Amino acid sequence: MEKPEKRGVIDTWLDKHHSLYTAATRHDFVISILDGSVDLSSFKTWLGQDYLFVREFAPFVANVLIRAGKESGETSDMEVVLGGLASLNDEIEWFKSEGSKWGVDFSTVVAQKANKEYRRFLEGLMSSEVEYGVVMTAFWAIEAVYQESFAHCLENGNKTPGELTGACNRWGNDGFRQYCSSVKNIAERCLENASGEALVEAEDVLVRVLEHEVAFWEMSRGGQ
Ligand SMILES: Cc1ncc(CN)c(N)n1
Repeated sequence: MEKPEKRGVIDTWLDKHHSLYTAATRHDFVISILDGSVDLSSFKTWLGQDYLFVREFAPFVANVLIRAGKESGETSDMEVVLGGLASLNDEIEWFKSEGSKWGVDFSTVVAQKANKEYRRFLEGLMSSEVEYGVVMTAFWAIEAVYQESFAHCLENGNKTPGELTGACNRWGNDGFRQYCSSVKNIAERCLENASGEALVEAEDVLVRVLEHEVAFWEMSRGGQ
C-alpha cells in the first residue's frame, strides 16, 4: 500500500474547486474516448491543436527549469523539471507520427481561440514577477489534468479504441503519474511557507489552468 500523501493546500483547493477539476479531468471528449464513442474528427482536431500547444508548452517548461535551477533550495527540483522537458522531445516526435497515421497535416493547422488564450496565459507565467511556487502550481496542474484524464481511459472496463491507446498511454502511464506526483510535491513544498498573497495567486492560477483545460477539450467539439 503506497504511503498516503500528506494532504497539502493543493488538495484543499481541489476539493474546493471539485466540479471544475472534474470538468477538466472527466471532460465529455475524454469520456467519449473511454467509452469508444469518440468521433475521429474530434480526435483529429484535438491532435492538431495539442501539437501546437506542446510546441508552446516546451519553452514554458524551459522557463520553469531555469527558475528551478536558480531559485529552488532543492537540487532535485531542476532534475524533475528536466525529466519533463526531455520527454517533450519524443512527445513532439510522437505527435508527428500520430499526425501522419491519421492524415492530419500539422502545417495547415491554425491555433484556435482557446489555444491562443492558453498560450497567452503561459506567456504571463514566464514573467519573473510570478513567484516560483505559483509557477510550480500551474505547471503541476497542466500536467496533472492530462495524467488524470488519460489514465482514466485506461482503467478496467474501458472501451478505448485500440488505435487511441497510444495517446492514452502517453500521459496515462505510471511513469508520468510518478512525475506528476514529484511536481506536486515541489509545489506543495513551496506553498507550505508561502505568503498569503502568493497562496491567493497560486489558487487563482490553479483555477485558470483548469478553465483553460476545459476550453481546450471543448475545441475538439469543432467550432472556433
Ligand atoms: C492542453 C494540454 N495540457 C496539458 C498537456 C500535458 N503536457 C498537454 N499536452 N496539452
